[in-house]
Amino acid sequence: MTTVLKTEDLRKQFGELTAVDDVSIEIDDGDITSIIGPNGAGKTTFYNLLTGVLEPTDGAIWLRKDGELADITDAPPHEVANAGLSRSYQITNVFEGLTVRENVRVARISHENQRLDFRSRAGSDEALEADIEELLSLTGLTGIADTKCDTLSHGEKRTVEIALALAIEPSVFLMDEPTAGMNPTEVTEIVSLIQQLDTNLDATFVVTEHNMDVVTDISDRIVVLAEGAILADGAPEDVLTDERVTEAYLGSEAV
Ligand SMILES: Nc1ncnc2c1ncn2[C@@H]1O[C@H](COP(=O)(O)OP(=O)(O)OP(=O)(O)O)[C@@H](O)[C@H]1O
Repeated sequence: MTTVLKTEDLRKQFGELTAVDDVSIEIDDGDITSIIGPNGAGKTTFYNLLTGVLEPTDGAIWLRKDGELADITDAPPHEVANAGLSRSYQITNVFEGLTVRENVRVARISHENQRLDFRSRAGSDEALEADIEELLSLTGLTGIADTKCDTLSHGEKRTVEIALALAIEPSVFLMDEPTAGMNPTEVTEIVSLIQQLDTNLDATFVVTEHNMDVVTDISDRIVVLAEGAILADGAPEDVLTDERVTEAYLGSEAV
């Protein structure tokens, strides 16, 4: 297996509090890895470190780029995104006044401009439109491509957000609570979408999620954080039956 994302002794202190406690992890190419843990375990802080939103107190982060692991420890968020690490947020961040296709177009053009090779692309307009249509199709949004986002359901908006995150052609896609706020039908649809994307895209997925049925359905591997440190790491059937994991969740509404 090829490692696409790696952390070594990654640590974040907020004053006396250690939110992420020397986390060393290697994420394998093509896997869906779920990072779970009780409330306050450090999942969001870990994501914020990976994406350059927060600076680590100590430790290092590498991302595979052009066949090599590149050090992205001190890279700001836009450089991390350009290097191929994309993130979809818990809170929807689509442009409400634009249609679904227009939102995807903005994200795609912004990515092309960041890569600074937009004008040099042969037949760029056609290539751009083809890329947009492919993204819409991959995420099942073609049928509502001309719908303005302010009229979409919560689940549809979350799917648009996934399309926007995919517009940067990520090698690693971090999904932050993809089912948060969804009804059961929407949850089933998003699980099916994640599984299809995993099959159809050459990307690696890292997912934080509180819904354990979803975690069980999608994960190749589960990493459990508790008090900022890795408590368990392995195949879903092993991790979810691990007594230490059950104990860590006792009193938490997550399990
Ligand atoms: N900016 C901050 N300043 C101080 N403490 C913080 C800050 N951000 C997070 N923390 C603390 O760090 C710890 C880890 O928080 P974090 O949000 O990463 O956990 P989490 O696993 O994402 O929780 P949840 O599942 O509830 O979202 C918590 O004790 C939290 O209060």
